[in-house]
Amino acid sequence: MGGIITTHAALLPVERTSAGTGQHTGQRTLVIFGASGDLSSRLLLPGLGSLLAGARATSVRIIGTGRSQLAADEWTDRVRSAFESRGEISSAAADTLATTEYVAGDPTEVEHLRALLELAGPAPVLYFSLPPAVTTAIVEKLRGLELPEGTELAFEKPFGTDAESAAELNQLVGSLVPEENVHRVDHFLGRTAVLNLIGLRFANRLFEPVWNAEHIESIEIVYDETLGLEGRAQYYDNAGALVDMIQSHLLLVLALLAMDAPATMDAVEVRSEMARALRSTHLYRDSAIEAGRRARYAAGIADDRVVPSYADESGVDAERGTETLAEVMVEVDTNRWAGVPITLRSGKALGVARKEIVVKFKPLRHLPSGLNGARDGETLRIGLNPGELSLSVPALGVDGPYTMGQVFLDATLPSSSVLPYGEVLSGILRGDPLLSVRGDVAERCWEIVEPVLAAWRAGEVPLDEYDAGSNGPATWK
Ligand SMILES: O=C1O[C@H](COP(=O)(O)O)[C@@H](O)[C@H](O)[C@H]1O
Repeated sequence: MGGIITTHAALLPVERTSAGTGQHTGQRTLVIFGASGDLSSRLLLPGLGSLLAGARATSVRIIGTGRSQLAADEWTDRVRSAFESRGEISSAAADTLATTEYVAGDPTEVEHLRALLELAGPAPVLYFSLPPAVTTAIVEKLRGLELPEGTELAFEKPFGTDAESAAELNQLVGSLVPEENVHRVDHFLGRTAVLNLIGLRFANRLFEPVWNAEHIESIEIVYDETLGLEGRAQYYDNAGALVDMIQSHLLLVLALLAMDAPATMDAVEVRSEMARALRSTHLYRDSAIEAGRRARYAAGIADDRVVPSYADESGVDAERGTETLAEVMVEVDTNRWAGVPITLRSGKALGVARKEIVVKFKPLRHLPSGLNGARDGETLRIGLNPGELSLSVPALGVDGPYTMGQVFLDATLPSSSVLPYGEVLSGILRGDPLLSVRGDVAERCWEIVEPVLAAWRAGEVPLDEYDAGSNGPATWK
């Protein structure tokens, strides 16, 4: 039954024809702060490599900067191997490699920043691949300098460490460049499956009319990983699953799922609708204690790997009580959604990599009597990675001519050779903020989860335990 639900790649922002599809077409200089860090080599540079390898390649010059002393060829080798992880080096990638340079220095020193800006030339993109405190310190220093016209600022998550610090950083950043030149990066917005929510919902006769509380019983947005800590204790032990995944990525997925139709695909319109949906989002029954639960993995085997208990992972402060699995239930208090429980869940070292949105439709009010068998109702599963759709619908004849059962209508979403980071970078380099998180949204995402964080920090919700490789605590249903 594959192919019954048709989706198409024309939703990717580059295909948009409306206003706002990017002002910059010439070469751009990307200055990466924190260039020698793990994030840059693991995600940012491979993402850029995937962009440069494809039909939408643009001309990019990269200047890496950081405190580490890297020799020029050491840096170029790093960039090359990140690009090579995407296959052969394309001619656009080769051009980038030929011009890339690395400038070691203290990014909080004004003189270093001045030299970088001079080297970068007109309309640079300054990309902060650094923890929030260092980013803030650099941005403060940038205030003392004149930024070239058209400077774009890009920030890795987390943007701030709570709503207050995010608001302060927003103010600071707003004193440097206009909001449309600010890119708060969230690579989930660059996922084909996430972008395609717009197509699935608003360009689809089957789903558009039923996408509301009248027809939908519940929604789950799940991103369960089999991966454990992966040596990221320094960051993760401070963040935990709630901040790492729900506060940022999953709330943005929710925004696209719950928003009303934007008038156009212009960044202003799409981001306003996302913001409106999140402004109406709050914890289910407004109870921080009831709306969330948390757990931490104990030793086990996940994905055929022996995983030590989280508390024993190197770099972890066991006393801190960081959760590695978080679940939060919210409600979007609008005419469209009021009363529908929406569960956001993500965790590490789980038995199954379950990465999907599950939309459960309400049963019909009436069925002809005489129809036998189980009737589970319709459930739509939207895979986030890989992008697969499955609609389970009741059908007759499963166990006899008048007996009901479930059949599945399956489809595979188009996939893009451009990695999610590459997709987001593509927008940043073009100067299109469509896939960037707007300032008020970054603050709002913190506001939504903060009561839960506070309740957890105060020990008002138990920290449950699950074996690595299981599907979560045995007591969780
Ligand atoms: O930002 C993050 O995302 C990844 C999950 O995204 P993926 O694209 O790598 O699957 C998550 O593992 C990581 O902890 C988080 O910081």
